[in-house]
Amino acid sequence: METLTIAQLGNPILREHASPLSAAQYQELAPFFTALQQKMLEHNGVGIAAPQVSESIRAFIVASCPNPRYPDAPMMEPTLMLNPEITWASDSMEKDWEGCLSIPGIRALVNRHSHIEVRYDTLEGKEVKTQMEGFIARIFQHELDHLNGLVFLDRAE
Ligand SMILES: O=C(CSC(=O)[C@H](Cc1ccccc1)CC(F)(F)F)c1ccccc1
Ligand SMILES: [Zn+2]
Repeated sequence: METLTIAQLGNPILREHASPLSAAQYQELAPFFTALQQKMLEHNGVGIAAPQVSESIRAFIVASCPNPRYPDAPMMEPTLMLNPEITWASDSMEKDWEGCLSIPGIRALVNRHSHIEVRYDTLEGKEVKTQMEGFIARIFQHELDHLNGLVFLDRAE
């Protein structure tokens, strides 16, 4: 596996609708997902989506952690989410600052649903259904946009 590079805004791969994964692919992609998480940690990201390293598949990692920009962000284990979906979203929205590893040096205020219910598969093929709110919900929505060819600037207020 050659080292992954992060696609920058302007790269057409960031504008593609990523393809769903078959459960048969989950285990064989394990080495790629390890490299994806490593790349995110290298760049101090709180999330990363496969299309950002030019793999147009429906997978991302959410890894909220307290950081200088979000000191009160919840601490969570980096979580790989396969074929993720939002199954319910609150009418209430919240605005907050976002950044993106594919758009370095730019921050923008983005409106996101305050609460969401989501489903995704784990690497072992187990389906997870859970609720998210606040910063974690924000990261999930930011990463899901990447799977649908959107970037946070498309939603900047
Ligand atoms: O600028 C960064 C890194 S950008 C980042 O982590 C993106 C995730 C993200 C940051 C802030 C809000 C929502 C999502 C990762 C991306 F681009 F791959 F999706 C940042 C880190 C912590 C909090 C806020 C910003
Ligand atoms: Zn991003």
